[in-house]
Amino acid sequence: MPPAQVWDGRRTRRRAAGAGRGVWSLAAGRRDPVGAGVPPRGAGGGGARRGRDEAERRGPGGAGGRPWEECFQAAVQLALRAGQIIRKALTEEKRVSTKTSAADLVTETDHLVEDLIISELRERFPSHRFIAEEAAASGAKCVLTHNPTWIIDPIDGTCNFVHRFPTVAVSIGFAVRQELEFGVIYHCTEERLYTGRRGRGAFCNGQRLRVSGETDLSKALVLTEIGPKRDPATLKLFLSNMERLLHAKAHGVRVIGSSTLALCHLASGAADAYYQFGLHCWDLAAATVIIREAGGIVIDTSGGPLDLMACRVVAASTREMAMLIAQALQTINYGRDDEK
Ligand SMILES: O=P([O-])([O-])O[C@@H]1[C@H](O)[C@H](O)[C@@H](O)[C@H](O)[C@H]1O
Ligand SMILES: [Mg+2]
Ligand SMILES: [Mg+2]
Repeated sequence: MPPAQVWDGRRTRRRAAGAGRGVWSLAAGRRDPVGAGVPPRGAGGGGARRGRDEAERRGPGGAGGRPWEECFQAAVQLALRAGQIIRKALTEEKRVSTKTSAADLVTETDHLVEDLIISELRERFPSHRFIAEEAAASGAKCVLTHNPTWIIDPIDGTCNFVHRFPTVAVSIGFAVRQELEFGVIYHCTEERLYTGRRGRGAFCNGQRLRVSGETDLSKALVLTEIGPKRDPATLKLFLSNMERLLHAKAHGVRVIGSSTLALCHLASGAADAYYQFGLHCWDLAAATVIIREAGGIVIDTSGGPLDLMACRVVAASTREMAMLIAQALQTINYGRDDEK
């Protein structure tokens, strides 16, 4: 890995980034954003900690017999708190460093938010494990065991965040016995909270999500992301994959700069498919539950079952669409998260 360079980007642009324009109010005392009895913002600090040992004792049965209820509520609270920090920081100056490539960026806010989420969760659920983007970048191993494991992307869309492009999210997934239980993704500037719980549906700000159901690639809007590698061979494959889908007469191929939010668009029926090489388990974990609970399919680019650690995915509104896309793609090798 090249040494991290520091770009003390003193940006002069002062363009408003859309913060605060969402229809969803986060002011104190507002309605429950997921229709799941979420306490008001501010209750997640000391108040959240009160239940920590109790939650451990309750185990998977959770409050009211809902599996992992305490964990889900904690994830929602933390995503909202993190989103508020990110929304404020979006228009401020940032210290930007690079990671695996010149296009793979990280800021002090990525670290701040990741540390906040992990420290709160660790205090509340001391036996749980964590896989998180910036910890992995510092050398922590990404191993998914049978233990309850949180899979965290503190800012998804860091490149957007650096440029004040207002498409950024917090993503928190949770797996037990290597099975994804729930996912929480918060679109920080539009204040949209996406949630999915295994067997309990997927929602955005309390509205049920459903995929489009489209099966025909020639009627599809397809989303993808570029991934961090920019060497000529990788770029050639990336562009050639896009070309293949356009030759197959897809209506369009879009890149929005946040894999988690692109996957949420698929879950909400605003797009019909998504594929990518080079995304990570923290980009995919929460979104996978949301898409599956919205009726969609998430598989490996080979057409086989999803491998969360394989850094590649095809997701679609139907299996037919997923297979058509998988068959069209050439593989770009990014290695595995659990082998780095
Ligand atoms: O680094 P990050 O902004 O959290 O996540 C990245 C973004 O989702 C980007 O759009 C995608 O191309 C990368 O593959 C992701 O890793
Ligand atoms: Mg990130
Ligand atoms: Mg990400």
